[in-house]
Amino acid sequence: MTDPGKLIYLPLVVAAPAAAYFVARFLIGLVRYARADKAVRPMLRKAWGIKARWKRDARRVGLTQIERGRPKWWSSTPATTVIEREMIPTVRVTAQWWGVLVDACTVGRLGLNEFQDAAGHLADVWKVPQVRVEQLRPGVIRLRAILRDPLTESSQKTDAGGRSAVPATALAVPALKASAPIRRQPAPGRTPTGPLSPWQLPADPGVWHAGVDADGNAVTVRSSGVSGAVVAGLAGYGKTSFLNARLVQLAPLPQVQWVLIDGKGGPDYDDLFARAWLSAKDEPEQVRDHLATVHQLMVDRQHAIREVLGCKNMWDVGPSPTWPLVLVVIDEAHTFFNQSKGTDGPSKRLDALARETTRLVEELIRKGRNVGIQVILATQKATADAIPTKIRDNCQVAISFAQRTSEAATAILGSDITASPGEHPRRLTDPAYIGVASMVAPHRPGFTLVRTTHVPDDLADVIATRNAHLVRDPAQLLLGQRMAISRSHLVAREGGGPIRQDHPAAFPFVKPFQHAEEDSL
Ligand SMILES: Nc1ncnc2c1ncn2[C@@H]1O[C@H](COP(=O)(O)OP(=O)(O)OP(=O)(O)O)[C@@H](O)[C@H]1O
Repeated sequence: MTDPGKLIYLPLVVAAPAAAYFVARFLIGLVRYARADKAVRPMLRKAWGIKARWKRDARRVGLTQIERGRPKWWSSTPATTVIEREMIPTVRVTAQWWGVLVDACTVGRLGLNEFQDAAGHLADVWKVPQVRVEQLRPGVIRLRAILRDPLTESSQKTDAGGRSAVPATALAVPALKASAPIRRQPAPGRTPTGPLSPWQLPADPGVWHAGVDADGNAVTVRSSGVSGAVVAGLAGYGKTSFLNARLVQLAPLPQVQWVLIDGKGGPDYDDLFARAWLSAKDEPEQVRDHLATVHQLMVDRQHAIREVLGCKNMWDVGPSPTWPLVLVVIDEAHTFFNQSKGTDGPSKRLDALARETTRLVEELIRKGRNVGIQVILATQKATADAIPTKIRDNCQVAISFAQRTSEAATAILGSDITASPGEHPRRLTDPAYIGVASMVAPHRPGFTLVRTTHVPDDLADVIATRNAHLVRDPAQLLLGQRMAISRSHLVAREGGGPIRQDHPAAFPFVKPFQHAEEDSL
């Protein structure tokens, strides 16, 4: 028989492990706090406060749901009684160097929209400047109580003296793994120096390294199978730097050729032109001529693709030095689509050029995808008066830096952006957000804010100039390939090669180019 006197110790035996657990947690917390940097301690205190008061706060901002049901089978309440149960999303709270991360499980009808509606109230309750909400994955909503926005930390690559650092490896394609972590959270108290720069990432024409998100994770934009991209944003918010980052990454690749058109007409692109197959400033006639050349290349490639690549889509095999991706970048693109509708001679001539340019760009975007032609349009405003909708709406990729109006943001990102106030480009007008863009990124729900990498002009210029020897004329490359194929067919026929049938249908049909005919004469 158990000694009844010992039973009084039973609650103690049960409670002791629980008490030990809580004491251990408390002590671990204290040690963490003591060891944390001064700048991180307020975040830890804030995180503890949010965790401790979550249930009360959730009720106050309306993040609860009442469920009606029957009592549990062990309850003494009559089974016929309808009882109400309050459901509150469970949360996981962690302190970050920039604020507090709260991952909340969705409950019933409490999902992304309800958390977004409550974001302003939560910011007031938690006494933080901003609460950003996003859907992390189905069933989990991520809230960021931001005290110091990581997206406002500039990513400019500078040396200790503040000058832009051009590493010796700038011209090499480094052997970093695609999965290499980009910028993780910096050591507490240290200023983040930004993500890995474009020249430090594995270069791949099919992937566009855009920058890093608020957590420091790399964000990419689809480039494979894309024929059109629009980059819009107010003047001075980072469009050109963003394009520089892309060009810098592609410059050392012989499987990419550039066509650079600078509608600004200034010196911005002067040195980049060295690496370009075709280049032009704000001269409408020259721009039209270059686009006509690219258009002709597109038509020729359409005719030749099966014969040369053995497939209907270049992206199935990827770009190569002999069939390079032709990247057409048109900065300040609206310059070339604008029609004055004047009645005098010069205005009519310019309007005719604008119509022709519009038609060529529209066709390149609509038909250039499978033959490896990609057009990137940069513009301050992507509304229909600046970029014709038949061009803009056919672009598969849209990226927006700061915008002053909702109309401009909707024009570039579509009406869905109104449902994402946290990622709305109108929020990015603060100068701290220069270089931050809103975009739809692959495998991420909704819109993502990305701090793009700042590539100073001088760095882009150096890399472009040093890779100038890689410039080739894709039309000539195509011609060479077709002639080589024609020759091999001829040899096979005459020399009794693999094609030895008398019926003409047995020989593959090769439509000679104009130049090929001239050559053989
Ligand atoms: N990612 C970035 N991080 C920090 N600063 C940046 C970033 N991108 C650009 N900047 C700063 O913003 C300035 C303007 O950038 P940029 O010339 O790319 O703007 P833009 O949008 O192309 O302007 P415009 O339409 O007038 O050509 C740069 O000189 C640079 O100082």
